[in-house]
Amino acid sequence: MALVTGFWASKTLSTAHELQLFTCLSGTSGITIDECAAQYGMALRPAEMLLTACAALGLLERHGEHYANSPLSEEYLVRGKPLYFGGWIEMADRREYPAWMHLKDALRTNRPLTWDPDRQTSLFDGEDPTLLATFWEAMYALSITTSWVLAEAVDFSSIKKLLDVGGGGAANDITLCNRFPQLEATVYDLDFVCALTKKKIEQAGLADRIRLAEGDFLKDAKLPSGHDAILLSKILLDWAEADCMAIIGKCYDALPPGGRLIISDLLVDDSKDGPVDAALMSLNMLIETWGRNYTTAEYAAWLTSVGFVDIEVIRFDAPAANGAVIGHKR
Ligand SMILES: C[S@@+](CC[C@H](N)C(=O)[O-])C[C@H]1O[C@@H](n2cnc3c(N)ncnc32)[C@H](O)[C@@H]1O
Repeated sequence: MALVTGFWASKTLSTAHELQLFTCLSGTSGITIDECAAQYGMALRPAEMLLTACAALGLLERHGEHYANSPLSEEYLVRGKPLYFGGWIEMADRREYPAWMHLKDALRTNRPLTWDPDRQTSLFDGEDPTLLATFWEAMYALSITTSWVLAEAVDFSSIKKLLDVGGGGAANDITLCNRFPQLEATVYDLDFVCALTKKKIEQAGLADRIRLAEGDFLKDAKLPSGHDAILLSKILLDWAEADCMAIIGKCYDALPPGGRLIISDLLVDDSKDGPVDAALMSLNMLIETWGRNYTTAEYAAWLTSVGFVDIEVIRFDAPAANGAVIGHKR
């Protein structure tokens, strides 16, 4: 039943989020069914059903006649809070959900559904600005929680200069620089992404330690040099194998001897029968990209083929990554 009707829960969450229910309830003692109906212009029947469903899902808690935010909602679903997850909820609901209605087409055509490969070079090419902002917010939301886990699991204490290739909203860099005082980072991303990210870095008060480098890792012959480690967080799943190999090769060339490449992603098991989050993200990559979620064995083979040695695999558990594959340059 949960497999068949999973969308009931996800649509309840995304609709309550779209109504800004959790942001409105933040810091209050809650809302009654009558107040909810009045606030959103609903009849009492749907107001009661919505609040009941949110409470059943652990998104609200009932205290007497009032429904208040649960600790989960208060932490992740209130706009403006540090771990706000709403960007990903919006993207999953507005962009992924409609496309998944046509999953069968993607399976048959082996082509992305959310953009037009005949007109665009990738999902990052020529998107409308609203969708781009949604995508960027979604990546930040997914990565800010994941970055805390990454910072615990992987030892960044000896790294002085990190190049974050496709660094997006700089979520990883903000967390890592806050955690490791010796660290400076460069976010390398497309020009219009860097423009959005500049504000995030300034808001975090880290403009003196996180710089931006505009570039295109497919078109640029070289990546910026002068860094002792490179991070590829949620990057390679977007690309087909030949592009992944080219990106990994450019990372190798940009690193000095002793440098490290850290690939952080939702890794598929080498046995290719799980885990569920990586396997389903991989299908999401079918509708969004030419990529897929790769296995540790695939990454290890690609890293070795360009010259990396002493390949390490570190496992962890986070929304956007379940492990890191690390290669060392001799
Ligand atoms: C899935 S997001 C991951 C963002 C970030 N690394 C993180 O973990 O949150 C992929 C990122 O790759 C960037 N990107 C896509 N194509 C690129 C290209 N050709 N050159 C540089 N960056 C690119 C996107 O703009 C986006 O920020």
